[in-house]
Amino acid sequence: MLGRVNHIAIAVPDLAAATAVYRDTLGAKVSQAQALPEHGVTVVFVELPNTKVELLEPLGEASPIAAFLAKNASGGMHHICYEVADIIAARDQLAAGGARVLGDGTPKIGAHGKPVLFLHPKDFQGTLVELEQV
Ligand SMILES: CC[C@H](C(=O)O)C(=O)SCCNC(=O)CCNC(=O)[C@H](O)C(C)(C)COP(=O)(O)OP(=O)(O)OC[C@H]1O[C@@H](n2cnc3c(N)ncnc32)[C@H](O)[C@@H]1OP(=O)(O)O
Ligand SMILES: [Co+2]
Repeated sequence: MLGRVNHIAIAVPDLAAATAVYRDTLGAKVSQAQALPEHGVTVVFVELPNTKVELLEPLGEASPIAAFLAKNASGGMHHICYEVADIIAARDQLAAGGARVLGDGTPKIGAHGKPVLFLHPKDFQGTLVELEQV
């Protein structure tokens, strides 16, 4: 089912500060900030040779990462995104096996313009899993 790791996401309280650390302290190539109001976040991608880091800042009152940052004021590892060839087949297989697919199970379009779904962290070793169809 799983392909490459598409990105590893870090939730941050201050996206500009986090971007500066990756760009200036770590010398990494960073993208422009991308507001994703439908996802309640603003993101910056850190481009790496073998994957990406997605820096996430809450956007709007109902951001799904607000509670996470309330518990982790400095920020922290938020989710890992795996690539899949067929997100509907993956969803149906996982749901049939008892895994909780978040939301109503309908894939949304993510930051890369591809369909994404999220799986409940409690079903995957305390780790929020995102699937992205590539
Ligand atoms: C798609 C655009 C972009 C992209 O890559 O293209 C993105 O990745 S956007 C990323 C932001 N969007 C999401 O994260 C959507 C999916 N997330 C959710 O629906 C929520 O964050 C959810 C349900 C995972 C957690 O929501 P919330 O924190 O409000 O609920 P609880 O406090 O009840 O948490 C339940 C339970 O899970 C633990 N938890 C929460 N978040 C995480 C996490 N990121 N990693 C691990 N565990 C997490 C939380 O501590 C609670 O555990 P408990 O032991 O019961 O306290
Ligand atoms: Co993501």
